[in-house]
Amino acid sequence: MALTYALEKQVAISAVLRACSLTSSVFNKLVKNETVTKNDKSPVTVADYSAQAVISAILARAFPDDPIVGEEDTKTLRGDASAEVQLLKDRITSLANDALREPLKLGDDKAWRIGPDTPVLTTEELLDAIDRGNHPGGPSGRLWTVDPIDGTKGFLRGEQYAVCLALIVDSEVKVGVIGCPNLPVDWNNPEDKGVLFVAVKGQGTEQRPFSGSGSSQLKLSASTPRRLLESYESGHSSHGLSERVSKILGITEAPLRLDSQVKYGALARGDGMSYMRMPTGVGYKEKIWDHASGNLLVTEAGGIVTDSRGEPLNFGLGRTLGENYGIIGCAKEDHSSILKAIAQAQQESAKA
Ligand SMILES: Nc1ncnc2c1ncn2[C@@H]1O[C@H](COP(=O)(O)OS(=O)(=O)O)[C@@H](OP(=O)(O)O)[C@H]1O
Ligand SMILES: [Mg+2]
Ligand SMILES: [Mg+2]
Ligand SMILES: [Mg+2]
Repeated sequence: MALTYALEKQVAISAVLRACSLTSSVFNKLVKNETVTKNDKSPVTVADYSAQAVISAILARAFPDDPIVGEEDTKTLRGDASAEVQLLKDRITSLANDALREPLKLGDDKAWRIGPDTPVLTTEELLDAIDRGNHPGGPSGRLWTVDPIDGTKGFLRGEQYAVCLALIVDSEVKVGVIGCPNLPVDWNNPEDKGVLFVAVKGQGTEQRPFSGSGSSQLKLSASTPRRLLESYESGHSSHGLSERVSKILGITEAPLRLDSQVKYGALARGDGMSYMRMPTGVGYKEKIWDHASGNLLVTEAGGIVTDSRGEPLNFGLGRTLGENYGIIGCAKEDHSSILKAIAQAQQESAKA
């Protein structure tokens, strides 16, 4: 009998919603010295750290034996005794405890003892929770992958970002949840923001507005707006190559540029025809937490996600997707024409 992953789905939804509530509340109060630059020069904020602590603490209560592959770790925080970093740690402690103890409107998390009666966690316990995300990943068994804020640059700009959590079992994504606090439910009504996307293997993909209790099943179709969905940051995906691809495919509409895995949700609900991510240089390996949830959202909505050569994404190689080169998501009917257009665009740009 196929597993339904009902408890995993419920826990993941509750963890993502608590983390979203935290990140939204932080945004308005974020001050400059609450952002740290990591060794790879990318930013991380108190919100990223606290959200990963919250998700990890919830997973530890519900599934204590499951490993976690998370984006953040506490090297920078533990290795610096300055007063500034102490303030950061204090803020992470109060934010995470507030989020864990907050009465939650959606989801029922009494079963894993999270809510107003949760004992207050110490700074050390929360830093340890963040570091439970240090697992190396791999091909067999259960593991969760978490990106507490995907699109940190979008978060800092007040634009799109996503809280992403996925369960992977034997290299296959089984549950994917993405919370998008700044995404309008409908682009025509930009004030109604906040969307949760949920997918379970074999059970489809749903969209739930933060503002209501309704949910809608998503079905990807080839007749969506003929525009590409791509990274906002030109350093993360080649805007030049996707422009060539658009020309080859006869797409006249400008691409919709959105930070984070919001793009996968947008594709699943028909805001564009293809998620397109083409490398901007050599050497960068895509991370599993940047694609696991989104991959399932799109495939369970009836679409397909592969690399730019048509190979499936491999979530069993560790913390990265290994040799996968570029990422394409779209309706199945569009897949081969998009891959051909990419190959042609690559040839053209090699000659140029
Ligand atoms: N060089 C390079 N190439 C490709 N991808 C990279 C690169 N550098 C970073 N990243 C990852 O991009 C994640 C942000 O997602 P997107 O690129 O889809 O969104 S956007 O760039 O913010 O528009 C971002 O996720 P977060 O760090 O969680 O924000 C990174 O993991
Ligand atoms: Mg990051
Ligand atoms: Mg990310
Ligand atoms: Mg992140």
